[in-house]
Amino acid sequence: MVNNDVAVRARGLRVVRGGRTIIDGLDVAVPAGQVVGLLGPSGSGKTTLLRAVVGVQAHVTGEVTVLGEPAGSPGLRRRVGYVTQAASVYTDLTVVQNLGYFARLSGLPGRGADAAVRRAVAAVDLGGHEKQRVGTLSGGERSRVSLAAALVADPELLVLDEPTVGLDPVLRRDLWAMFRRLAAEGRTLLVSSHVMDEATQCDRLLLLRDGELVADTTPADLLETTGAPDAERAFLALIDRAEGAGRAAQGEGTR
Ligand SMILES: Nc1ncnc2c1ncn2[C@@H]1O[C@H](COP(=O)(O)OP(=O)(O)OP(=O)(O)O)[C@@H](O)[C@H]1O
Repeated sequence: MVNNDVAVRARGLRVVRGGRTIIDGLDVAVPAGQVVGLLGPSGSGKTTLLRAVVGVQAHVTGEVTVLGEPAGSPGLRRRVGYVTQAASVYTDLTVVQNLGYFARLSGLPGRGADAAVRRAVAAVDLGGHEKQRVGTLSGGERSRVSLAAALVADPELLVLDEPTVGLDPVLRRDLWAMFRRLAAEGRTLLVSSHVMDEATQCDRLLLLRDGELVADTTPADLLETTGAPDAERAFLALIDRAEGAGRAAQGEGTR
């Protein structure tokens, strides 16, 4: 049965990369129509989890259901947009050439593609740069072209891997405002970040550490349960707790 309230559900997810188990038996649900932050230190498995959700990760076992279908199903191609950490657009093409290419790749016909490109350009606020070659854009503008490329097919789920890295505070604020707008229109956004102050912009937070879910919470509950003054210190408090619990369990095991 499809649960319309859940955009992504993983059960018993296990991922092995380069012979190492990166995620070992993860259970998690991403509610639909919300901005869900996937937070965690570098190397905690955020990209690996996002890749499993999008269906591009090898050596995945367990169950990952996306919009009611198994992750990576051909039927999800247009319904899921994915923006990787590295800008994945063609530097020798202009903004509209790039977006037109991605629109047609997603199966949109000529006129529909043109309208989709115009909408995507407006959504990321790149009006005036339509005919500029992507190689000549600033870093922030280039990442917005990547985001627009994921938006042209008007996906229901957007999976964004650290979209604000390297952006100045004004651009970061504008991007988060855009994420909120996209969610208000009914889309689900799963956004990874290791900038903890961005946690406050999310409806829900998934905190990952060493491939394990340390917390599945809201920004308000995170602060309340930890008593910390901000998201960064709350996250550190949770990590300390998890490590303390891990050590206690190890101690019991060796006794
Ligand atoms: N091909 C691989 N072979 C071995 N280990 C890998 C491979 N790819 C990733 N890893 C390891 O998997 C772990 C999780 O990596 P992942 O990229 O998912 O983390 P992340 O939380 O997204 O990190 P960051 O915030 O730095 O991007 C890391 O320890 C990484 O070294």
